[in-house]
This record gives sequence, C-alpha cells and structure tokens, in this order.
Amino acid sequence: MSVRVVARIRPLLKQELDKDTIVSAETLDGDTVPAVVRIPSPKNGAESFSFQFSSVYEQDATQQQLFDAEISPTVKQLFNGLDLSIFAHGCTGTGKTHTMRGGKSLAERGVIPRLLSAIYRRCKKIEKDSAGATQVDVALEYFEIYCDRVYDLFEPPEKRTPSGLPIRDNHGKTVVVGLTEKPCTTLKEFEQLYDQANMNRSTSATKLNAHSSRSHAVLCVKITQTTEDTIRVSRASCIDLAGSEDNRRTDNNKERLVESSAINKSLFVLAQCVEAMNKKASRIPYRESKMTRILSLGQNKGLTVMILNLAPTRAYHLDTISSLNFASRTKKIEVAEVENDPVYRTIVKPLATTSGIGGATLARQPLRPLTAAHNANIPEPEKQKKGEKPIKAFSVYSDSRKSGPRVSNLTSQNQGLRRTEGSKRAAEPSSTFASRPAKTFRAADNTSRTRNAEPAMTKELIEALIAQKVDEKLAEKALQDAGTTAPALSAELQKRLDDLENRIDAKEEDGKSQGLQFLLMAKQHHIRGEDASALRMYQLAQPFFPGNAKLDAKMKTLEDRIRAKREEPTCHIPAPLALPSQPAPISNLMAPLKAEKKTTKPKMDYQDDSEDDEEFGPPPPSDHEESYASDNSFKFKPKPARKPKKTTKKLPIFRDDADLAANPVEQTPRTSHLLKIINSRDVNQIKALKGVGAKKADSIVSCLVEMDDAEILDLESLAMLKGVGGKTVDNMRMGLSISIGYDF
Ligand SMILES: Nc1ncnc2c1ncn2[C@@H]1O[C@H](COP(=O)(O)OP(=O)(O)OP(=O)(O)O)[C@@H](O)[C@H]1O
Repeated sequence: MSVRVVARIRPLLKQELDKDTIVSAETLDGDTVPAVVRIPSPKNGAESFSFQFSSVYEQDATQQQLFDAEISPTVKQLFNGLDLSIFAHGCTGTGKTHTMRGGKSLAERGVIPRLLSAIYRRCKKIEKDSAGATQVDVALEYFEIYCDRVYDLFEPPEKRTPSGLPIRDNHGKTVVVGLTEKPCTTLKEFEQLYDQANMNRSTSATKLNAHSSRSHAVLCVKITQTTEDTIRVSRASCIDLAGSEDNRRTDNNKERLVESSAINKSLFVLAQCVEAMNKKASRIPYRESKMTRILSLGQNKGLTVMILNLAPTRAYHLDTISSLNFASRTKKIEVAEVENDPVYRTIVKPLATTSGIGGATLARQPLRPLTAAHNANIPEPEKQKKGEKPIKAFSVYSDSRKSGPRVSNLTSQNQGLRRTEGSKRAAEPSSTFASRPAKTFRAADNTSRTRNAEPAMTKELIEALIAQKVDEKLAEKALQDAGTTAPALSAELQKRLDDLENRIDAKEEDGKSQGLQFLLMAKQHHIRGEDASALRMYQLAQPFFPGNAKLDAKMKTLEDRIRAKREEPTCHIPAPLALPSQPAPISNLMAPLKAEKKTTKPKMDYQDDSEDDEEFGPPPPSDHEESYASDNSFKFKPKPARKPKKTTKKLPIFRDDADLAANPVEQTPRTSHLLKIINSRDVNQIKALKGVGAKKADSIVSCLVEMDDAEILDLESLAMLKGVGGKTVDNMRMGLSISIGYDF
C-alpha cells in the first residue's frame, strides 16, 4: 500500500494578511472533500500548479476533523497487529507541532494525544469484551534527533552525553541503544509524561517561528496484548519532523545556523531516499543521516500516513512548492502491510547477564530484518545461545516473528521472556523493494563482522580502497552504458561500501568519523553520478582533511564537470562514450527543459544539489508505445544494455509535422489547446480529456511536477510522459475535436 499523504493548510497567523494567501484547496469533480492543492507558479502568476493528495485540509479544518478522518480508522488496525507511522512534514512554521501535539484545550489537542486517548479507549474495550482474558499494556519511548544526535526525551537534558545515544544495526534493523521505555497505563499519566518530555525537546525562537522545533521528535507507543497463550506487540510511531529552513529568511545566528544545517541536511537525505525509492534504486541512502536511518521510510511494514503542513501565504511560496514536490514523490512509495503475528508464550529463564529492553517485562518479538517480508517466529529453545546479550533497543518499526515451528508453553503474566540471537534470522528480499543487496549482505554478515577483530583502518586506506573501486567501476561502466539514474553496484563494491559504513559506525563516538562519513557519502553520490551532491559532500568533508591535495583535486574535477554540464549545448554525444557520472545525452527536446528548470527551481538549501542530479528524461521506452519512443525528433538517454533504437519509424497519424512540433507557434489549434490544458497542470481539466481518468491525470501532473517549470512543447513529449503513450494522446486530441469543435 502506498504512503497516504494528506495536506493541511494552516490558518493565517496574526501578522499575516489575507491578500497574501496563495495556497488554496480544491475538490475534484464528483468529490465532496478537497483533494487538490493549488498554488500559482512563482514565475508566472497567471499560471498555477495543482497537486493531488488523498485529502486536503483547509485553513478552517479542526484537529478533530483531521484526526477522525485520517488517524482514527487506523487504531483498529494497530490492535490487529499492524504498525502505524504518522509523519508531519513541512517547512518551519507551517503547523507540524500544532498538528502532532496541538494546544492544551480539548479542542486543540493534536494527533498524538488524540491517538493515545483512542488507544486507551480501545484497551478498555478489549479487556472488557474479553472479560479480562486479554490484557493490554502500553509503553512509551520518546526521543529527538538533534544535530544528527539521538537524545532520550524521557531523560533530563543534564543527563545527556554530548554524543547522544548510539544507534546500531541489528540484523538489518536500526535500533537506538539505551532508550527509556516508560510503561504508561492511563491517559492522565501519558499527559504528564508527554508534557514533561516535551520540555526537554530542543526548541528556539527563530524569525519564522517563535517556538521552532530544532529537532525531529519521535514518539513510539508500544502496545502489547497478552492472552493466556499469546503476546502480540504493535507500535505506533509519531514523528514531528523539524522544518526545513531557508536561512536567507531566518536571520539565524551561528547556533541556529548549525541546527538549521543539520535539519536541512537530514531532510535533504530524506528527499534523496524518497527519490531513490521512486527510481527503484538498488541502494537507498538511509545511512546518510540518523533520521533516515532510524525511520527507514518505505522499509517499515504497516500503515504510513504523512501529513504535509503548508503555510498559505506568499512568504512561503518557494518552500511550499518544494514541500509539495517532495510530498508528491512520497505518495508513490509502496509500504507492505504486514501484521505482527502473536508470539506464543513460553517459559524462558531470565539470563543473568542480560538486561531487559527498556525495563519491559514482557517478551519482545525477535528482531527481524527490515527487508524481511514475513513475520519472524519465536526461536526453538535449543537454538538459543545462552548468555548472549539482547540489545536494549528501540526501533521505530515493528519487530515481527519469523515463520517456523512455534513453541507454545505457558508462563505467568509477568514472566520475563527474552529475545535471543538465536531467534533472529537472516534477511530476506523485501517484497516491496525487490533488490536490497546491501541490507541482505549486512544482515548475513553482521555477526562475523562483530566477532572478528578487524585491523584498524586509516582514513587513507579507506579512501584508497574506495577510490580504487570507484575508478574500476567507472571505467567498467563507461564501456557498458551511457549512465543510469540508479546504477546497480557490483556485489563486491557494495560489500566494501557497507564495510566502510560499519567501520565508520564503529567510530561513531569519535568526532573525526564525521569527515569520513561525508567522504563516504560523497563517494556514494559520485558512484550514482550525482555530481552536485558529491561535490557538496566533499565540501563538507574538507574541513576534516585540511590541505588534502587529492580531495581538492577531486572537488576541482567535479566543479569543472558540473560547470561543463551547465554550459553543455544540446548536442548529442554518442552514448557509449558517456561516463555514468556524466549526464547522459539528452534530447534536443529535453535539454531546454532541464536548462529552464535549473534557472527556475526554488532555491531550497536541501534541494539545490539534487536537482543537478536529477534527470528529467521520460520513463523507459517500454512504458510507451514504440512509435513514439522511437521517433527521431526526440532522443532520450538510452537505457544501459539496450541497443539504441532505430530512428526511422514514422510517427503516428495524429502527430504534427516535425517542424511544426519543433515550433509550437505553428502547431495546430487543437494541439496547442491540448498542450495548454496539459501545461495548466490542472488535474480537473486534464481529467476531463478523453481517455484520461483521475489516476492518469494525477500521474501526468506528477510527471510535470517533477519537471518543475518545464512545459510539454509537443505531442511527442506528451506521449513520453509516464502512463500516457500514443493512443492516449490520440484519444485526448480526438476528444478535444469533438468537445470544442475543432474541425480537423
Ligand atoms: N491549524 C492551526 N490552527 C491554528 N494555529 C496554527 C495551526 N497550525 C499552526 N498554527 C500556529 O502556527 C504557528 C507555527 O506552528 P508550529 O510551531 O506548529 O509550526 P512547525 O511547523 O512545527 O514549525 P517548526 O518546524 O519551526 O517547529 C504556531 O503559532 C501555531 O500555533
């Protein structure tokens, strides 16, 4: 199931004026609730963009309405064993904290207190309906990720260690080590704990928000349902992300700037993860920030709701468009719905040398690799390794059990059950993101890596190792293909990158590892051909390696290449000569689009780089009818390992003459009218075209959104949009000729 993305437009604040409102909600034809956000083009106020979501909440929408429609229906699922993740995303001052936490009065309570209230109500109902046979326990974990460090919000700030809590991989799953788990039996108790913990959260006044959250806050509610025979655990994770900030508008001081750059960096990585997921890349850069590593969006199983918070005014124009673009991409992420099956209760003596997980006395289900598609089962007792230390762990996403023989012994209600290493299993390929060799490898290799003491790696060695592999890979790729947005890495290279990541993790407490991390990220971007991002990461790494000539030379080369790319004319480079790190040759058609995009893209800190890496070529030819994909008038980057298509095929009959198509001024009125409708990005207008339903209209608008301000200039480009194709274009035109009376 896809991530459910809903947008919420906050009301005007005291100092904001009605005349500055530019964001509005619209209803699709036939619908009763708004599902479209409309915003004018920053370039041309007469044009506007529309973005479709599952729902859109207007300025006057109440906390109750949002909760009742979006969150309340998920509570039942939570008790059926599904995990639930709720994100609030949006730039600073748009109402994320208001949405998640809300105010003090009953009416102003946000999603989190309402969710807890609903959970406690359901707990009571279940206990009552089962006449006490089922007991439900609720426990909380609450932490913030501040400047890429994890802090327990149930601990007072003075107890924090500067480096924060460590996070570790446990069989492919990320856990925060040492979090407090607070059992919490009533709503009142929750309110006290939550209020107290929120006072520990890092907030500050900025120019854009008097109470700006300077950290990402994650509240995890663990629900344990215990019957005589079984224990079922599910989790609700509520995430109030810090808002992205355009520091040209915040006037932030030095301290705020450091926070802001950490926030922007993590959100930049989040956007990159979403981008990589959309491109079905074999590698998702989760590890490039702690936030993405912990959240692992898209790897979680269960229900995910993202609330996109928007400010209605012009002051946020570019930020809003940037957020809308991000959210449009997020809604395409598929998340598998896998329930946490109940674990059969069994007697296992508490191990003397281990500590419980967050003080919980009930059994936790064995940790399962995130990539596993099935639930994990309780271990066979003989396989348990005595004395092995369970990790005191937190995970945003659920533990599940693996299939296999079950042990069904009884134990008393509060008998401590322990998870052991023997209960864990190696990763299986994810059903959602088919190939994740990195995770699979990591899972399988983890134990041996931690057991064997490896020789210390110097940074020079690490660099040399990576550089050698990268060079080999680039050379190999240069011969093979013209570049791809997500080149598959060889197993060996992948393994080495993973090893390096793990070594960096091992040095996590050492501040110097930060430089190595930047270096690693730079290499990863480099491999993916994302020059601008690679350059940025090298720049971030530079202060850690002052005077390193090799690094300086790398940056210089990248700068030159990026400059050359920007200045590159629209000439066609023969595919086999192109390196993967260079942009593949783009067509005459698409080149101006890309160039235009560069000049008009909103200047968000965390977006600028990615746009250089993005390639706005249309989807692979297989998505389209051959007659269009093969046309001479637009050459797209050939896919690797595919022979270039012959370019002699004629276009279908409806096509404008090639010269006319190249010159929109001379297009037929019908074609011009069709393109005008398409370029309006108005879902309603596009949906009204013949042969285009709501889904296709949404897909077209999504494609256009990804092209930012670029427009579709001819029918061929239109036919190349994902999910369109020649027949659809033909239908659209035919429909137009009938409905608007063009006589040709
Ligand atoms: N739906 C709403 N109704 C009334 N006031 C709102 C609403 N949404 C936001 N606000 C107000 O807008 C201001 C900013 O909201 P909030 O602090 O929640 O933003 P934020 O997105 O969490 O910002 P940051 O990322 O900086 O923490 C607050 O004064 C809040 O009360």
